Amino acid sequence: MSQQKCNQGPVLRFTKMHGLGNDFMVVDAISQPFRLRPEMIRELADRHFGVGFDQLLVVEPPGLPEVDFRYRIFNADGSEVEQCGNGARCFARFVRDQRLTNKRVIRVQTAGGVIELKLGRDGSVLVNMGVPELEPTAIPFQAGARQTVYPLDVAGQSLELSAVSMGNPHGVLLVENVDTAPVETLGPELERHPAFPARANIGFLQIIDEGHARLRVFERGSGETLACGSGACAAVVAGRLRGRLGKRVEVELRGGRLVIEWQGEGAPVMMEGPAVTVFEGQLRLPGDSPPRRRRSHRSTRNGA
Ligand SMILES: N[C@H](CCC[C@H](N)C(=O)O)C(=O)O
Repeated sequence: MSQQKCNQGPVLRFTKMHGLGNDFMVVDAISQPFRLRPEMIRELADRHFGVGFDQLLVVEPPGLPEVDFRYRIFNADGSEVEQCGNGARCFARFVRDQRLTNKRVIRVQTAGGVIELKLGRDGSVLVNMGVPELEPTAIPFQAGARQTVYPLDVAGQSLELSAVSMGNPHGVLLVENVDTAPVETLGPELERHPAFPARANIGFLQIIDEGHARLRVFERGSGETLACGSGACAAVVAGRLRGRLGKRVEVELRGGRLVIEWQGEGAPVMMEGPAVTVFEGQLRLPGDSPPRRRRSHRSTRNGA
């Protein structure tokens, strides 16, 4: 019988959380040394041999003035990415519950820009996800000029795709019924399509009426998840630009409902939804895990 690898490295404290079933391992890298290589993240993401998560969220001290924290996001495949909407809500709940801040309005620096998180008294979190980016070069998406809908040939099919960045790249397809949409086949094809040089999250959007939609998302680096916050924002932007959705949309995902509001071009996308703590845990990392020097930080200005 093979001897299980007994890790002799440092103990790592973490919290398991989810936003509508999109689940996260959350690590406070302020109060404890933390650095993981991509292969370690992949191991920890495994739902049989590791903790199991869609994304790893890391809390770090801010790197910018007027910002409370830095928020790093890693997909299950170990890739570091620019944005995670469901994760942002869990981030806000986490830093409050861990007493890393006593503020109710928190400004957070991500690789995709600065976002603002507002904790509601009912347990919901309101996130200003920033202004969507629609220029192909900034998404990035390979196209000669910006269009509301791009024709794309994939697997012998001619599709009409919207392309939006919420800090991270999204492709959005309209479908008749999300329950029968080809998420498992078309999702991976489009995630890695050459038109998306940085890969992309692929949303399958079923419009019910101008205030209601259903959505499934095949996420870059994690596969289909039960919910995707930035994907819901990108889908509402795409649907609104196509003249099919209004300013306020209730988006039903497999894991539950998000409320997305967008006033139109140049305006930020607002997302509101839940953030749930499942359990707190600790694990011992392999002995060769590189420790980092300890840092202390607490954002203490009283917020609104
Ligand atoms: N897979 C995404 C990151 C997580 C986004 C999602 N979990 C959300 O709630 O926005 C990407 O590679 O851009």
